[in-house]
Amino acid sequence: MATLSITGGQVLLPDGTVTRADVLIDQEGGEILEVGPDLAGEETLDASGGLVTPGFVNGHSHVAMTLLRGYADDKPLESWLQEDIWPAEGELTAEDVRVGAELGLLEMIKGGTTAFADMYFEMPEIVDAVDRAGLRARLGHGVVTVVKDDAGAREDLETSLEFAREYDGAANGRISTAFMPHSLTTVGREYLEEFVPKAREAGVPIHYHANETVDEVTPIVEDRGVRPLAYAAELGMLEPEDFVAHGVHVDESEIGLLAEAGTGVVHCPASNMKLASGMAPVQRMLEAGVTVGLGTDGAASNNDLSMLDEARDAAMIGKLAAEDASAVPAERIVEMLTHRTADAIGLESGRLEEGVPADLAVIDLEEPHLTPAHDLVSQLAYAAAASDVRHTICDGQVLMRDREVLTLEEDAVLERASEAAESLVARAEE
Ligand SMILES: CSC[C@H]1O[C@@H](n2cnc3c(O)ncnc32)[C@H](O)[C@@H]1O
Ligand SMILES: [Zn+2]
Repeated sequence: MATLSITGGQVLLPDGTVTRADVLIDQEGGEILEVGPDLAGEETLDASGGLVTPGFVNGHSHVAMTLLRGYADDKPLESWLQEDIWPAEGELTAEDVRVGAELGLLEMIKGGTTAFADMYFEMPEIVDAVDRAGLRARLGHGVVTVVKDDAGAREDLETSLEFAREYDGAANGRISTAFMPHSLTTVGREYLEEFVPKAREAGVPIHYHANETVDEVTPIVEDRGVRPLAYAAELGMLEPEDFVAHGVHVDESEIGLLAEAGTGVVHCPASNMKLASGMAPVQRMLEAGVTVGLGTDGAASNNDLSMLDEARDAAMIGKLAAEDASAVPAERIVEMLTHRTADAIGLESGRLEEGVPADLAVIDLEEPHLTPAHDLVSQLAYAAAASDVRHTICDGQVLMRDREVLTLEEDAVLERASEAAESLVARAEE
């Protein structure tokens, strides 16, 4: 058995306490063997002066949208999508998606993210990139039917279902899948009625954008006579394995539905602020027992994929939304950064204990902005940055050692992405 020990650091345990310990990993099995004092593996990673945390989990992204980072800023969701993003995405090639995904994966690894959920197009390219980069992911092909004729809509839906069936368990089990209708307004009711049962038969979860803006909620209430998540429940899209992105404009009845169903909500504070979509009632959802995770959304509405930025944003806006400085405290944020999001998206990750997948990050603490070390949970929630990550490990494999990413060639990824982005934007603006 090949073993790896992470030594000399402080370790963040699942109950939120921090203790001085080493971590021993079975690299072939990809599991944590032990957390305790004086553990020696065949290979060693130095964590002295650092905090060993579970790898961060990004519960909602469109990883290849890195190519559109900074392309269309300062607009609200509807006009951003309709006037800029969808026309540009109409020009995307499979190669663009691969190159954009590689850039996003590189950024995630550098920021300590080891698992994520992603909805996009050309998903086999993303499978391949994830396989080689070494992360864990739940992936799905995003379906939009509103702009298509019946044949085009069905093809899109079949693609999503077929992708979910074919790739579940890929990359040695690191890839799971989901059926991913884009939202409750961009996929027609007749299609959801037909395909949701098919997703259930295939045994895959369902992931979609929900209650992101007022403009998305109003037509559902007007056309269907119920709130969006009641509509989702009618369609059978609110099951314990399902998860929705955003959940900004949810009322008390919908919070109750989410809590009762056990459906996860992935909160995307940076995207919600940038597009001025609104403030999600995170504290209310937590109090009601909803599984709330965290996600970046795509780099075109964020504009980065740093989960540590997301954590700080979630804490700040969570307090503002609740008008209560004690709301969404650091301990809850750190849970959301790690195992709560893993639970929301149905991946086994985000905990640092014996017998679980070895998905970890080591954060350098000896930095001015992380000194003094009164409370390391507070440092993680409010003060740490992606650039403080020293090592990243997923499934027992070292993806980044001493800030050098081992599974992707950083210079080449940056060069290919810059070229692809320039060409994409030129085509989109032709
Ligand atoms: C059909 S693949 C996914 C689709 O979603 C678009 N997208 C990116 N960010 C958001 C957001 O915040 N709300 C709704 N849709 C979003 C992305 O550009 C793709 O077209
Ligand atoms: Zn999204």
